[in-house]
Amino acid sequence: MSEHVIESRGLTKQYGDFTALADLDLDVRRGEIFGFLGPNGAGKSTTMRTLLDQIRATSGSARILGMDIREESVRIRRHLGYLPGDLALYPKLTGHQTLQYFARLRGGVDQSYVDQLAERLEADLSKKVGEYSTGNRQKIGLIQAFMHKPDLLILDEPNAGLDPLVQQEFHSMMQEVRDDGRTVFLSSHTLSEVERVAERVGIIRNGRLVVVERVDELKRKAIRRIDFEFAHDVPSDLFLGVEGVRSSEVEGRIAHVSFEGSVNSLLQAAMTHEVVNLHSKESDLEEIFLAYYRDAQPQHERSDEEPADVY
Ligand SMILES: Nc1ncnc2c1ncn2[C@@H]1O[C@H](COP(=O)(O)OP(=O)(O)OP(=O)(O)O)[C@@H](O)[C@H]1O
Repeated sequence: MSEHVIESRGLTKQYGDFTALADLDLDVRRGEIFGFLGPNGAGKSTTMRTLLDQIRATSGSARILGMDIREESVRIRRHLGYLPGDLALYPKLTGHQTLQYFARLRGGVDQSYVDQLAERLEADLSKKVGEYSTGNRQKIGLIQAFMHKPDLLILDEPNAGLDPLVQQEFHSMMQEVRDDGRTVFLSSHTLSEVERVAERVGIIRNGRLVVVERVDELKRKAIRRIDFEFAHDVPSDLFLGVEGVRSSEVEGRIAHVSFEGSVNSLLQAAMTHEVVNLHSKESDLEEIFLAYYRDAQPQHERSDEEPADVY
């Protein structure tokens, strides 16, 4: 069986002259949690719906669990849990009835697992769905996606409307899926929602995948900041040309330095003077992520030393 659960090549969706998804080459591996990130309108839902053959790709191809998305979409669906971004439910059914309906569609599911999911997400199943809050609707959507223990979960903005405690529980649910050797492909427009659970993320912008990277690698490459306090005034060009330093501001005894990569060269430069104190600021992943939104070029125009992870 292929190591890849989702494999797309040149997948493209056009609406008239508008390209919502351009030439997507994406591989999602079996047993990983993959975060698909991008700002509103970037093409995340279009990608998911195209993969599910709810909308037809204009060109390109894709396989899910080794099956062609067009030829074998019905068979694929049996192995799939999907939370759409705009989940449509019957307003007059209660949460219970709604889940029973989904269970029947799937030819029966383990009811004790459904009860357990509902309890963990603190879902109120007694009221009519039409009276639900956004969060409670989302919980029903999540339970129906997880209930049959599918091989692949495709979740479009699953965190929407969930409070932080419920989000935590939902993250554990995804981790359990992964530990089970199953796969999660989830979208989000904020990195903070997925960085704790996803091993890898892909960032999409204007319909183009601009980077696929391990989350820890993104963190390693992140620009960090160190503030130094020296015993005496130091030269303003102290950090100029030092490996990894992106920028530095020196004023008398105080220096603020932004750098990426290893801290070694930076410390060696600093230690040529007496350091009284230093303060290191954690990498702000959200900042890198926003920089990708703003500046990212399609990956083939970027240079990267680890092509294996990059498309
Ligand atoms: N039926 C359609 N006809 C024309 N354009 C469409 C259609 N559906 C989507 N689009 C456009 O395609 C682009 C991608 O939309 P998509 O819904 O995939 O974005 P998204 O990344 O999921 O964003 P969001 O987070 O806002 O849901 C948007 O510019 C959207 O306006």
